[in-house]
Amino acid sequence: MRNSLIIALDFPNKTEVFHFLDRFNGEKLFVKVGMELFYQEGPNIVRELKEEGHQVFLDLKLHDIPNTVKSAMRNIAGLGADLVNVHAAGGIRMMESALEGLDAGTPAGQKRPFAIAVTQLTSTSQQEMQEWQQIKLPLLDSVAHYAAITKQAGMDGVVCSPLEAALIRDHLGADFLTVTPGIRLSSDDVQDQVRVATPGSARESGVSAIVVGRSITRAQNPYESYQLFKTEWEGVTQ
Ligand SMILES: O=c1ccn([C@@H]2O[C@H](COP(=O)(O)O)[C@@H](O)[C@H]2O)c(=O)[nH]1
Repeated sequence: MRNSLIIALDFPNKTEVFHFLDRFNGEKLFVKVGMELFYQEGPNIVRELKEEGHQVFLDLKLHDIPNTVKSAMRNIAGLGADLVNVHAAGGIRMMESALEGLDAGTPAGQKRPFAIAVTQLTSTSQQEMQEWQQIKLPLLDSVAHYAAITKQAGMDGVVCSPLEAALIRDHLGADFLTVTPGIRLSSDDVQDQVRVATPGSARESGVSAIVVGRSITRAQNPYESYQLFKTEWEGVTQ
């Protein structure tokens, strides 16, 4: 889990996913299944990726009443994902229920997936957060608040931007996971992301794992792009 580079498989269907993965010469990866792929292919896509030997982050960002999230997590736990998530904005009771569902649904002898919570989406700016969510705090304080309640609920860590990871580590400890999307090489287009950083800067901030999507999946040569990200993330000097 730690020091992982997670590739976001934001593709419309599994045909495109497996065509993409064919370029990786059989390398076992850490991949992310998000809403686009999951809503097309259903739970079997997680099982298939696991059967191929990949680690899977199932990024469904659950946010509902505690009982519904608990029941959903009970079902999710059986899929074999390594990492799952909810929105911290659902609150402490919802996150505690998510963990209860995961514990109840994890098959005997298996380890329950790591469970993390989204603080503020990396596509959100401070101005948008203040206007649209009516949160009058600085964005950093809002992220710190959501991270604190996530830890209080007993979860394993958060999704945040790399810009907030050092603060969270300082306040909540190095064992608390910081999984960070919003990762771009300095030459990349940021697209709809707002709070971004390079893989090297994420590493220096002590991030636990980075998530990279379009910069790899939409690259002319995805494997080459993956290697570029990996080299910078791992701090390998040429
Ligand atoms: O705050 C968040 C939470 C999740 N994501 C997801 O990560 C990837 C990022 O993809 P890029 O193409 O590298 O921007 C994507 O699947 C998002 O759904 C996020 O970006 N920010």
